[in-house]
Amino acid sequence: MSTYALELKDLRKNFGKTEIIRGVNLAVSPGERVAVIGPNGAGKSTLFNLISGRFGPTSGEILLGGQAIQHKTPYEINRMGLSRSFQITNIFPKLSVFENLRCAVLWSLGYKYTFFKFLSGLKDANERTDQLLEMIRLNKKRDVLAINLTYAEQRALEIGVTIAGGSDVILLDEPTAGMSKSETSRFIQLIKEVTVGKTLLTVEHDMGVVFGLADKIAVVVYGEVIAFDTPQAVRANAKVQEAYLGSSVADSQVGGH
Ligand SMILES: Nc1ncnc2c1ncn2[C@@H]1O[C@H](COP(=O)(O)OP(=O)(O)OP(=O)(O)O)[C@@H](O)[C@H]1O
Repeated sequence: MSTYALELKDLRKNFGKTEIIRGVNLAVSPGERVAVIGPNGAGKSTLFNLISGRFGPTSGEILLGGQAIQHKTPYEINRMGLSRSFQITNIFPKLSVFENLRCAVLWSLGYKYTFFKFLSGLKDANERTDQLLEMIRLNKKRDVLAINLTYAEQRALEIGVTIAGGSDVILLDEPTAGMSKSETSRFIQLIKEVTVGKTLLTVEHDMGVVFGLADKIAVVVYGEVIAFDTPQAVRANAKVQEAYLGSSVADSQVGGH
């Protein structure tokens, strides 16, 4: 049994004749928060699409808690304990905050198909939904339609929907994109709180978020992970400086949030 929450072994992905992911190896321990960074077009989203099962790899292995998932569907991978949120908000605009979360809870509890099971499980689901509302600090917006939330609140709801199923491994795609500076620092705190004990991977461009959130940084350049280390070590890594970070990291604050 692997000790890693998520492991990528010589992972490769071609689109046509072009190799986009070129032999990625990565081993993420349970409870680690990892920021995946790199220049535009480096392959970060493709990596997320491979891990979450949206694309199948050309070759290589992806292990979730030691189990191979590289040939599984996104649904199966989700059921095995990996949940992903997207850059594009995936909430139901015409449902209330509570209803959005409860849908996600019911789905995760498997009440999708049996009406009677559904009824008996509703009390549990309501309680779990109320806990989630508190966690994402939207309890005062319980009955507000999702469409009427602020942008930052919608992103918080999206995180709530992503963690509702109790997955151990959470993938977030640019969770603070489009937020103001103050919203961003509040949001980093929220992400930290709701992912305690979970393994988190996030694709991120904002270096403030990276250094505020990550235990480790994976630097992807041209389809390869050229460094996987603590923020301090990555910051000091000459290869990373040369290939990508340059002054953007020198200017950013370590643990600045
Ligand atoms: N479905 C696809 N078909 C063909 N090429 C693709 C596909 N998806 C991504 N690519 C190509 O793969 C490369 C990596 O793209 P990807 O979106 O993974 O990069 P990224 O690091 O996430 O970039 P960004 O930071 O700009 O979001 C790009 O050259 C892109 O054009």
